[in-house]
Amino acid sequence: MKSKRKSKGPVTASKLDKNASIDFDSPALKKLRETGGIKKEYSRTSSIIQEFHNLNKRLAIIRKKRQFHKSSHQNSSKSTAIDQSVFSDELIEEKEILKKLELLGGLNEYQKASILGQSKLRGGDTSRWMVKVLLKLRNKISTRANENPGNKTNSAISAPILNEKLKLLDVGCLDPFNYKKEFSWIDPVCIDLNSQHHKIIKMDFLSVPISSLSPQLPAYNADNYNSDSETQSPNDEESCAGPFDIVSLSLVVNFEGDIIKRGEMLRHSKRLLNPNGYLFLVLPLPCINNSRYFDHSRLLQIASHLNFTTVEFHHSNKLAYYLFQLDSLAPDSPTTKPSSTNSNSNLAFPKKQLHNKKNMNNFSIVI
Ligand SMILES: C[S@@+](CC[C@H](N)C(=O)[O-])C[C@H]1O[C@@H](n2cnc3c(N)ncnc32)[C@H](O)[C@@H]1O
Repeated sequence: MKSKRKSKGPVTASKLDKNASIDFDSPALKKLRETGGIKKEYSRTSSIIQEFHNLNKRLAIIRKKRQFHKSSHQNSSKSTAIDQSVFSDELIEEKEILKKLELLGGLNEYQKASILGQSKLRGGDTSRWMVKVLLKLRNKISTRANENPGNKTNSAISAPILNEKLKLLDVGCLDPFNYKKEFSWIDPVCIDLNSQHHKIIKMDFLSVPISSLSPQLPAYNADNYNSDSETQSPNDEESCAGPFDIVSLSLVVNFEGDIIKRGEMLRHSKRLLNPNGYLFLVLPLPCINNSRYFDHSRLLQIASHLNFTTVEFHHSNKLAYYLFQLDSLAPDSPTTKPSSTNSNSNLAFPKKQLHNKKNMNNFSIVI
């Protein structure tokens, strides 16, 4: 008689323990990443991600409003009953959003959904596109350098790409082995607000110092609901300091709900890069092709304002990939200060309506 084996069922994100950190070597996760889970889980993971982004965005807006009201209240001598009720409404809304985020499983559950999103069936990990472009670039530049050995302009522009090892800052890293196949020529430093592996440093990108000698920089400190700087050791900070040859912001800028901080992320990438270094930026495609306030040319204008030129871009069905190179010889554009208020007036690229079609989203980056 045949023994009946109990089916273990498909491996899905819901079977992963909500609070446990991820074991990257586990057969379950391996299978999950190779197969992409089962179809019905697709809609579940994308709705977790979508809901998480919406709540995060709302949280950033409400916190900004509270900060604004707090500072204008401090500057005025009187506080009216209306002020008080606005304060308490905003406080209640902030608490409600935090509760909803908690019910959703917090950043941990979001990250697990994102790991599913990296699976091969769903287009794979975005680093593959960048590696392909870098290899192409390396070949092209080394051929050019061999043909014109005395050309100084060529060698200045190509400097980082011909380095034996490229130091890469992988921001929002969910898997420290993304570049495993390239470890001989890419040396990744991995960070995330919520580390899922001991090789990923728990750190806010905006706090990454320009060099190990620079004082703790940040123009902004993340006040994201789950940031917890107590678990960070000084060694972590030292190993995570600029300059870098590449900064990777793959699906990280859209995670940030505050449009000014999004711009600050691009500006901070520039500060952290070696001369002629690279910025790898990935955004969900709807940020580029379905937003009232943002599009491909706006992104290129912002990049150019920061002295980035476009090496290559690619729009897949779901994602928009960009590899920018810092033009270290270009004169700096007039700087604009990041504003802590909602004011658009001191920005070079403020929030401005560019398109107006039904069902568009409101994604934007301001600088
Ligand atoms: C959608 S996941 C992106 C994962 C991966 N980079 C990819 O391309 O699939 C976004 C990640 O960015 C992280 N993140 C967002 N803002 C960050 C910041 N300021 N500093 C460090 N990590 C950040 C989040 O914690 C989250 O794990």
